Amino acid sequence: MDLHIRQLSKRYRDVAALDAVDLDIASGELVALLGPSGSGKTTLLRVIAGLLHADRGQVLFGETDATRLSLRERNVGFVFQHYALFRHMTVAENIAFGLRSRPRARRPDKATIARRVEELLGLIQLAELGERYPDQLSGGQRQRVALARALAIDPTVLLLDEPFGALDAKVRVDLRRWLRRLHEQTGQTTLFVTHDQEEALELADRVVVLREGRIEQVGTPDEIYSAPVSEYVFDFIGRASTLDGRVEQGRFLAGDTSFGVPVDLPDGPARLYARPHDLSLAPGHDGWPARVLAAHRLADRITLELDLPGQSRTLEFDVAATPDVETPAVGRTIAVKPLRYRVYSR
Ligand SMILES: Nc1ncnc2c1ncn2[C@@H]1O[C@H](COP(=O)(O)OP(=O)(O)OP(=O)(O)O)[C@@H](O)[C@H]1O
Repeated sequence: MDLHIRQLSKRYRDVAALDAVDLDIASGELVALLGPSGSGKTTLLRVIAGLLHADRGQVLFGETDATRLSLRERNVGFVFQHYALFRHMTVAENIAFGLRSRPRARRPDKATIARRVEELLGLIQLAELGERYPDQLSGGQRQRVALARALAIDPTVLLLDEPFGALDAKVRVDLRRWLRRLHEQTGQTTLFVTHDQEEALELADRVVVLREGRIEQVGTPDEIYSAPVSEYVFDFIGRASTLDGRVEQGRFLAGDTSFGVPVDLPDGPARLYARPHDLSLAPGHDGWPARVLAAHRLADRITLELDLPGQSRTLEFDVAATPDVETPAVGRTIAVKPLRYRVYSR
């Protein structure tokens, strides 16, 4: 089902947890809500679920205004970070719970419920474990059961609040790939809260970047990564090397070097942003002179810390650590230039 959020606002005393948020989610989309702690992700999810009332605005499920629908009528699937499965129920009973507790008129018969549970156990690749109890499962398996339980009721939307947040890094990566495949199979409209940009970029069809209760940018992972609309998004999405300078007549100037500015920026103070791996050595005179302060090796790359005249911050420059690359020695002066970059007015 498609989902529409219109001018949603929610205040807690002097904090605007949500500030006039508008968002349209197409049926079958997997959308990540991304932002630092306190940016409003959980508040937005809880308002959609009906667990929390907004001060203003609307949530529409398709054409239906959900604002006046009860929790049960919304029929959303919800998975939390610490989702407590019922400990005294088996995995199969946990998955069946939402269907078994429906009012008699809407409750499927026993055989139908059993078939649905079998089907979901297969989908979460735990077909053999239906008779186990939650404390006989790993953390990752438990979250898969929580997902099956949320899916059992054929929810209008699936809302996931940092579902893998409590798991270790390796399991998280496996589970998010698994969730992506699961989503391709079910086509279930899904909203996924995370503060992990890698998780959002790898998993989602579209990413919504939140900042203090407002949407800063909405786009595909590619758009968010390659064309961040602001310094905030650039910084949040990955590592950033920055240079202070000025824009003058379509060029960014810093020291004796200048670069073309791709968009029509007004003249004035500005900051150039580049990913450390988007810098390169610049033979000749078309780069910035930079002194190597330190070199750190990490797996397949070497990160150089560079000092540039007139800049208050050091610049990080990633060099691929291949056998033919000669690492510039600490203390040497090299010339660097950005291959890809964004410039923001200040
Ligand atoms: N019950 C509450 N009472 C007062 N303030 C609250 C309450 N719930 C949330 N807030 C405030 O609203 C803002 C948004 O909180 P929210 O939990 O939605 O952020 P979040 O992006 O989900 O953060 P996190 O990643 O830490 O969960 C924060 O400033 C938070 O302190």
